[in-house]
Amino acid sequence: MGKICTLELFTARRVGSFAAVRQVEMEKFLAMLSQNLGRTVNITQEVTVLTLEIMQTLVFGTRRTFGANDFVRLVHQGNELGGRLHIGDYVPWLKWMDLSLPKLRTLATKFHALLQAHIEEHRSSIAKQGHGGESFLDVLLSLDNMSDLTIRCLMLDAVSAGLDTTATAIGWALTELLLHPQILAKAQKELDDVIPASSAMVSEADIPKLKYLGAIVKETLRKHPPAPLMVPRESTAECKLEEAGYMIPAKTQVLINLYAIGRDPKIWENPLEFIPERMSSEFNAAVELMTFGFGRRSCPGMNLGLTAVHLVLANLLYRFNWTTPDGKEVDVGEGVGFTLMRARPLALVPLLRK
Ligand code: HEM
Repeated sequence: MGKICTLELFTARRVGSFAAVRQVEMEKFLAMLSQNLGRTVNITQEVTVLTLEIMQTLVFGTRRTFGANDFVRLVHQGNELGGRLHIGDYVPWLKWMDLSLPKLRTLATKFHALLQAHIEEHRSSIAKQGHGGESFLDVLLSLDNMSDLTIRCLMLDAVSAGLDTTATAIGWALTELLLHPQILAKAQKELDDVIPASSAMVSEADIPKLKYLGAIVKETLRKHPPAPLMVPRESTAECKLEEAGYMIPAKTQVLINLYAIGRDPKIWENPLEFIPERMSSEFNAAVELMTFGFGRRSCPGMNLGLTAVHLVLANLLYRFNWTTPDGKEVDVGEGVGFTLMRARPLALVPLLRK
């Protein structure tokens, strides 16, 4: 079974069985916000930590495998280094000049050491208990012919690829909603209509009923694709793009610019505007979710990522109203990185709604 295929099957089949874990993490997160009503909260940091808690339980089977801050810091560093201009990508023989590569290698060594320690701890706990659990690591350890290196790479892929992408999407959605109060009001009205008044929070079972929220998520992913250049690919054979007038030779590194596609006026009317209504038509279904890539190497965490984005966003809007500190304009600066991070963390103030 292919490595990535293993993760895809895992997240597709098990995403539901971890719903209870996400619910518990959500409850804790909402309680933390309730204690901070009227105060400035670093939403970028808090949502990233929440996403990490959700990912860790699914991947490693335990909530606090790594200190959230250590791991988040390492993932951010990797994202930032990975997103820099790499001279070797453009002039391969000048790769030796790329100063980020040794730093990326050092970072990878740190990650692998952390993960190997955890694999060994998990193995001895399985040996003691006589059985494993339900996590991704448990599944990997139960498969034949999986080297520790492959297991480490898969776990690293799963947590690091899922962490900043999911948290970034939630941050940009909130930003757009604060910039568009009428869209925010419509989303909150939908929540009030769909969620029973007795419910303290939105559950995963409610998500399919929240059509307008779904359109907001898709529109956010179009305008702010969390992985703007996807993952680099290499052409296996010569390929002609007749209409565009390109010929791509075999063995060429190809970067697909989702950011440019999402803002192309030939595809989208008024692409810089945020209009969730444009996402309602069935006709657009394939284009709307291009943010997760295409084909065999498309994102295996799509199910989990979408579930987490919808769940967190729905609860943030259902339980709270939001404002910026001192009523300043919401910051829309974009940073540099493998994911479309913000230039500065998103700082917002929660106000009681429910
Ligand atoms: C909103 C959330 C997310 C977005 C927008 C996103 C987007 C993407 C994109 C565009 C790619 C490249 C696909 C391609 O080249 O065709 C990718 C790859 C990948 N994603 Fe995600 N992702 C998200 C969440 C997740 C989550 C939660 C996980 C893990 C549980 C994950 C794991 C991966 C992995 C392992 C790859 C590499 C796949 C490969 O190389 O074959 N992603 N993602």
